[in-house]
Amino acid sequence: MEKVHISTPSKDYPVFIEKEAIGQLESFLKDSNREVSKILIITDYNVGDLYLSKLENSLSSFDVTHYVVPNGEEAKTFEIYYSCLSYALEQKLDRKSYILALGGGAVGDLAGFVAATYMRGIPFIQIPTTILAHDSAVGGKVAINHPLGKNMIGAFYQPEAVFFDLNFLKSLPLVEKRSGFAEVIKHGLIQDFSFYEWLNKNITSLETLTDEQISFFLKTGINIKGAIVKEDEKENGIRRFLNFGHTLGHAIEAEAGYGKISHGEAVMIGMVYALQLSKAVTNLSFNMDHFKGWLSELGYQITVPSYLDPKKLLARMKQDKKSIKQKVTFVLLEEIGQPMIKELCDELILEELEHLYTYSG
Ligand SMILES: O=C(O)C(=O)C[C@@H](O)[C@H](O)[C@H](O)COP(=O)(O)O
Repeated sequence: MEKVHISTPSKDYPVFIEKEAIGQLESFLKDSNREVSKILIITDYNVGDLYLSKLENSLSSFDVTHYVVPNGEEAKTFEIYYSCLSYALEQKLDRKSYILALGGGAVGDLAGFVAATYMRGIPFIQIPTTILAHDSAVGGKVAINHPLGKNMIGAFYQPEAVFFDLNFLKSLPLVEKRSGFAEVIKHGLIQDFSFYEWLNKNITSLETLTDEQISFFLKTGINIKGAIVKEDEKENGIRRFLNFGHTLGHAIEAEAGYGKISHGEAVMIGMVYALQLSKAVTNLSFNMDHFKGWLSELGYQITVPSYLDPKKLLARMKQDKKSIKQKVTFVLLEEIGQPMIKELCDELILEELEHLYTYSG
């Protein structure tokens, strides 16, 4: 059983990464140090149809119930969050109950926030089913969306464990692979040039990923993220580096309408933009044409959709959680693997944004 140990100031926990990882869940919950009164599985329609009965059958010795929410970002609304809380109360979950988040990043964010706020916090376990969730399931960021911004209502709340069953990835549609792989590339760009070079050299299609490639880049990405979260759990410093590409990425998601453009594909556009800004501001030496050619080969859109107004995107970026007093702050790169934080003026932001609406590749 492959295991990554996550250590944070508020909690240490294991990340199990293996085929059939959920087969270990029952013994984990039966651990003598744990008392589990009831289990609530929160999942979405797509994942629930595929895996809910398998998970419930593996937990037959426990008192288990489930609650199914809409797919993707549609689940991250206050109404759905509140309905989860109401269901938990109706099912009489107590402080020894566990919430299991079975799904992608959106389910993990929602279920984690329900766990963080139900009775001021009950234990929860992440059971990610997407490549994207290798990032969102680790580190304790849980949240729901607000019409004025992504993840604007949330908490830092660490899980008891993460069970990443690689078999769940077999049913992953290409758009989800593309969304999740953007965060893998991010981990390489901000922290590990040799990892980025390995990705660039070995991953030329997201439709022919091998189990070995997936296992390697998930573990590497989780280790990169784990090292940052260990040092800066509440994002007072270096954890902001994990937001590379998200300043514009979240603005695109919110302005287009949550779920219209996948999180990872929006972040990928945001990373191209942040690399462009880095070359303008820090003299980053990086072959953008080669990078854009690789992204196009992988099927990424690398321009801002023409129907999105740059001034409205700027207004959204001013709302970003890293922005203070409406001044937009970006994660830029001085070199690949050497991130920095910089506040930029509106004029430069808009000037560089204009270049991102067309690509003559
Ligand atoms: O864990 C972090 O810190 C990150 O920034 C990881 C991001 O990839 C992730 O999408 C996160 O949910 C975005 O963070 P937010 O604080 O901008 O909501």
